[in-house]
Amino acid sequence: MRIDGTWHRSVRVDEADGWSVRILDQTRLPWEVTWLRLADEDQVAHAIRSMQTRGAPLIGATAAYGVALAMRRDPAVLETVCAMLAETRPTAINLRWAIGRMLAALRNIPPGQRAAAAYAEAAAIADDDAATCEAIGRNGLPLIEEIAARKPGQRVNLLTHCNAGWLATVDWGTALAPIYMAHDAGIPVHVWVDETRPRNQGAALTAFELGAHGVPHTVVADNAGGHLMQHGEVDLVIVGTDRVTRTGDVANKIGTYLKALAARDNGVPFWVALPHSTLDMRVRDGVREIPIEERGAAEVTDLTGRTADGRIETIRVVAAGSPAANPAFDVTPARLVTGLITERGRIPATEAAIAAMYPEKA
Ligand SMILES: CSC[C@H]1O[C@H](OP(=O)(O)O)[C@H](O)[C@@H]1O
Repeated sequence: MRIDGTWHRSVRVDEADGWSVRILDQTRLPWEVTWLRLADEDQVAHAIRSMQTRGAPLIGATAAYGVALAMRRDPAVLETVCAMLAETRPTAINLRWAIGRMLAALRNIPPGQRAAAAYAEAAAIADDDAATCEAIGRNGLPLIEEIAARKPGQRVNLLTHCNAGWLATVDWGTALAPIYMAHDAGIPVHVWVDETRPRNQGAALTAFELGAHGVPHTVVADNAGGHLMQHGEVDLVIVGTDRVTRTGDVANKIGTYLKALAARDNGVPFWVALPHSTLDMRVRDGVREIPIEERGAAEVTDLTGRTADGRIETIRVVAAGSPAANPAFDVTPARLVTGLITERGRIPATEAAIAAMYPEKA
């Protein structure tokens, strides 16, 4: 996506040396655009754990390049490095999907050929994600066009939660891809951006992305979405996801389930955008089976921001001595999901529709 008019991917091989990996440090956004240079698999693992790089498809692609960095150093460590990277975050299935693809591509070839093959497979994963997300944009666009046709001359109001844009993928994004395409096609869109406590991916990342692309948006507190829906201010909710089960249950950033409940109560369509790499056909009951990442209490008790004189500071916003819990995801049952926007088309969130759309996975 564009930053200051220049098109960027969110992970790439450093063109200067041809082997290290460049990522945006998303913990410094929106205040600083800082590109990090990762030189080994441990730096990749840290970047994923610390959320310097985050977003289900993007952590998969970045982990794939982590395997390539390891193969360049020592092709004998394939199984070990894949196991280590797979454990960096538990909920997004894309991480295991990408590592599984790397293992399949590398385990049966001679160690001396693994580095080149690893970089090729990681690049193929990144290219696949970019193309997949662009297709998701094309398949989600008609949802926005249909609303625009019903309200000529008025803006289409969407709501999204967390960041499922370009910064969560290699390019385009999932939930934001149809919005970018609608904006670029001249459809008047406006996005209510959930701040998305505690990591503020909405306020910091989605707002940054939409602003950089010139898409009108308004940041709101997480708890404002239901009120906006009650007052007819939301025509459509589109969110991303970290894992969708074979029955259509959706794991996504904490708070998504509450938005789905408010959408259902107010008759607002609630769509989930996902690439094929986010499907987990091994799981039927998302609430019971999907592992929910528990992150540190400090993400809830502390807040990082920029002071009036430009310093980036972290302060405590919770009473001293009070403990905090930090489940990072929740699961929205398929019954609350209007439909799934995939690279192959739009489908209802049902087992039959998913199996028909992805027969090779069924
Ligand atoms: C394109 S799906 C992105 C998905 O990943 C995010 O999680 P995190 O920021 O913790 O990596 C969030 O759940 C988004 O919806």
